[in-house]
Amino acid sequence: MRIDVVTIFPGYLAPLREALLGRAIDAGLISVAVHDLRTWTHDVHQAVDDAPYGGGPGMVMRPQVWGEALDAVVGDVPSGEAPPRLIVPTPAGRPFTQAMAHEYAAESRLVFACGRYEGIDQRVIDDAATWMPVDEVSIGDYVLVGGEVAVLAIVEAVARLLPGVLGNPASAEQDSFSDGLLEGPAYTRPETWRGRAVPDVLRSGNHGAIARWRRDRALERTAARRPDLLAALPPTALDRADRAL
Ligand SMILES: COC(=O)c1ccnc(N)c1
Repeated sequence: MRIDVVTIFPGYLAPLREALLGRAIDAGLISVAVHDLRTWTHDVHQAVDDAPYGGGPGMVMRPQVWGEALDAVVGDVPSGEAPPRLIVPTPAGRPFTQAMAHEYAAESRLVFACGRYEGIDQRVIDDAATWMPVDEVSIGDYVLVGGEVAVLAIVEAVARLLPGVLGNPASAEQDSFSDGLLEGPAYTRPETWRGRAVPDVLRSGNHGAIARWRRDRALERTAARRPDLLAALPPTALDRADRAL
């Protein structure tokens, strides 16, 4: 997968080259190119924003600069080849979910536009949508200063799903949300720590009982913390034992 990120703070994306993602880049599983938006300014101040029409606080990112940047970064899409998906992180976006991470993991190319200030002139998104799929995506109900942190989160959630990136592919298959539920509690050695023992069932070797216990804890945690996820489960997702909980 090829990933391009356009930002006025390229240094913010440095963590993409660390640890697991860094190894995936070194292994050629993903390529990441970070582009400084100011490359496409033509004034001495390298201005990327201006006052909002209609007044109001803050500044809006200028369409000319973004238009030239996306034209250059996306480039000419060869005929017959699918254009990349443009992802614009914004608090006003569609909530990012594990299902979307799987969708994005199937793409061959993603381009991220990092907005700052009060956002990017809407015409940039409207223009881009005439020649590539554009998703405005939120990583939660809170406001950041820029889209860069959201790009780090989205890229990590997507890249870990790519074949070969995780050491053990089973990890991704047993993710929270993979079965519509939150993952339950996890334990490792020692058996007792500060007077707290690991649940006996996990040391029993009874794999059926262990699977049941884990499912029950996941259902309990989901009911307590995310009843919306439980309500969204298809009726067939809960078996008789689940309902008995
Ligand atoms: C500037 O971008 C944001 O503030 C942002 C982006 C994505 N998700 C959010 N919740 C906020």
